[in-house]
Amino acid sequence: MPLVENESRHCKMKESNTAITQISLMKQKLHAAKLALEEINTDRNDKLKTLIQFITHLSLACKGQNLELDNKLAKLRHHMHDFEQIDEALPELVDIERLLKSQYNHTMTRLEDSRNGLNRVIRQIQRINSAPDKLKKEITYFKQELGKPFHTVWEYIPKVEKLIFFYEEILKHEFADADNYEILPHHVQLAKELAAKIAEIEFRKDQRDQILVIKEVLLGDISLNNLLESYQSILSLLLENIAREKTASQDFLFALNDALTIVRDVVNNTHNNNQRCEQLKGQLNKEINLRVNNADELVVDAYDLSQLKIQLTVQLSSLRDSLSRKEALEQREQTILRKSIESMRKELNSMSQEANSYKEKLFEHQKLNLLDPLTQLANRTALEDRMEQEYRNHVRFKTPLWIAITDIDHFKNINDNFGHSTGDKTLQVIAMALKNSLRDSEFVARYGGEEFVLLLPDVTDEHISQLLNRVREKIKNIPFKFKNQRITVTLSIGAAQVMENETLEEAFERADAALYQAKNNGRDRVVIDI
Ligand SMILES: Nc1nc2c(ncn2[C@@H]2O[C@H](COP(=O)(O)OP(=O)(O)OP(=O)(O)O)[C@@H](O)[C@H]2O)c(=O)[nH]1
Repeated sequence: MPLVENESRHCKMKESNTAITQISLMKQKLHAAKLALEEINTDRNDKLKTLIQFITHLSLACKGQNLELDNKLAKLRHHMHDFEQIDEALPELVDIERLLKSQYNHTMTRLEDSRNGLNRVIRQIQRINSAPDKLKKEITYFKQELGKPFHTVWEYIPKVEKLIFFYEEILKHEFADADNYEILPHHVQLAKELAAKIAEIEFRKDQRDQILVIKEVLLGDISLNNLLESYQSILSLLLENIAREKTASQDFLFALNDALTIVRDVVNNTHNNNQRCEQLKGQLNKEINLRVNNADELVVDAYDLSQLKIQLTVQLSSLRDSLSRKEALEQREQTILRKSIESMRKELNSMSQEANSYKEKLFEHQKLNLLDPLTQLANRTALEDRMEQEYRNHVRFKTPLWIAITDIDHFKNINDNFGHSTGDKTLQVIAMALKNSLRDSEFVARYGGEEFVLLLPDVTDEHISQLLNRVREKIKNIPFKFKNQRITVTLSIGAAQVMENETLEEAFERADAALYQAKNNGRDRVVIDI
């Protein structure tokens, strides 16, 4: 074989070997690339799966908030299953992003609204005064926290839970204290008024201790239950008294009725007896007349004296008989009459005793109705009667008439510092002193609380100031001692004289205005409206 040919063959072989090596290298590279591609695909599929899972969870978490967002997320989930369609999902992703943004804004607005709502509720809860103090503090703290805005729904939910807790606590407290309602200032006022009212009512001796207890309860730390119970007890006592009064008057009327029935029966019997007696007496009278006539005739027609004697004896004996029967009848009649009168007298006596005791009772009642039970001075009703009477005298006899109204100064301080019962005793002492400082023709009444009214007839203009200042000084000089403390109690007095053609009410108003002036000018003084 020629050398050139051989060389060429050798060359070709070398080329072919190189080519084979290159092909094999390429094959290896291709295989490696294929493996790498497969790895990338697996990795991508894994990530896509995770992404789809994420989107699935995200769409579930957002579900129900916004329908459009729900649909879009569902569509996206569907598209994501197919890698080839992922590009198609891009516009949807943009859309979803827009929706998510607007949903965020919407959520924030809603959260703000809800926060305002919670604030409104908490303000209402704060108005519940009966909540325990500890809870009230917690509520105040919670309200401060509500001042900060929410960033997520998760901040909102615990707040709602807390609010529900507050409600639960308040309800628990309310129900636990169902029997112990809160006492308000007007309840305390009502209790005081009730205590003052029962002081004006006269109760029976056996009821007084109970009334004292009720009064103390009413003037102490009252609860609503105590107040209601006191009302109920007072009402029962009053009803009991009314029922008693009713029974007493009924008993009296029944007794009166019985007595009248007996008297009527006696009168009827006496009348019937009288009629019968009258008849009998009439018969006897006739008989007697007949006997006398017979005797007359016998005397006229008599021839034989001895015969006449016999016959006259007979006539006289029957005449005597008739007369004694008549006498017996009259005696019987008189006995019956005496008996009737006696039994009638007894009945009338017992009836008059009954009436007297009833009259006394009535009088007592009348007296009680006109007396102030605490001070034993005349009360307002008695004052009105007396005012009318004095006014009539004043108009008729043209005598001067003064009305003075006096009020104890700062009396509330005595009650507040030394207790209500000390206040009561002070009123009693002052009432007595007022009464003792007046003449019999003058009159003082307790007008109400710590106010007294004086009616002063026949006092001249020159003397009125002297008289009233004497009364004022007298009270001022009473050596009151409370809790070992010397206390001076003073009076303010306003007075007015009833003028010509003036009504009592007008004069009263002027006296009241004068009292007001005395108070305003510093108290412990007399002001006379001239
Ligand atoms: N203890 C007692 N206090 C009474 C009675 N009636 C009224 N009071 C009290 O009298 C007080 C009257 O008080 P105020 O009207 O404020 O007058 P004040 O304290 O006297 O003061 P001035 O009249 O302005 O000087 C009140 O505290 C009443 O509760 C009563 O029968 N007994």
